[in-house]
Amino acid sequence: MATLNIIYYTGTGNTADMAKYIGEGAENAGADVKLINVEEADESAINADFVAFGSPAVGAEEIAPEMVEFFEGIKEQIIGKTVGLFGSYDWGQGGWMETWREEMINEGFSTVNDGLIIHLAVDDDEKIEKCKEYGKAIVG
Ligand SMILES: Cc1cc2nc3c(=O)[nH]c(=O)nc-3n(C[C@H](O)[C@H](O)[C@H](O)COP(=O)(O)O)c2cc1C
Repeated sequence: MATLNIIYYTGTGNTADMAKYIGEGAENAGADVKLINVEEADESAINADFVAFGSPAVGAEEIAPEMVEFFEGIKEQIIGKTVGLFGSYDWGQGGWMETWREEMINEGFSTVNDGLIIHLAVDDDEKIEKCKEYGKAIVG
């Protein structure tokens, strides 16, 4: 069975909810999924067939520093992998995700589609479905 580890940072729970539904979508597609809060993650968090990283927009269109720090510690071990990227935002237009994706590509990674961004909470069926579809795409 394919394995997917979803490593995320969340301040108020929105990106954590995205992780949960992305995980459900991947599970429905047959994968074995682990959800890992980056604040509790160690290097073993990347030991899976597929890896996805989640961070909300923070600062001024930035990735959470907790995620940046974790990623710096493990990136050499997964270089070249295709990874999922996702996160929640509020008043911006997704600039942090564009920057994140570009940085990942410059580092030698590919991303699943363009990453997935959701405005604030995952609070309707359309947003839930987008997350599930993204989970399926990550392990597809
Ligand atoms: C300190 C801080 C900085 C933020 N900066 C941005 C930003 O630059 N652009 C944006 O669209 N939203 C920004 N937001 C809004 C969050 O991205 C949004 O509330 C998101 O849903 C939080 O996700 P979480 O519940 O996973 O922490 C910011 C929120 C906080 C608390």
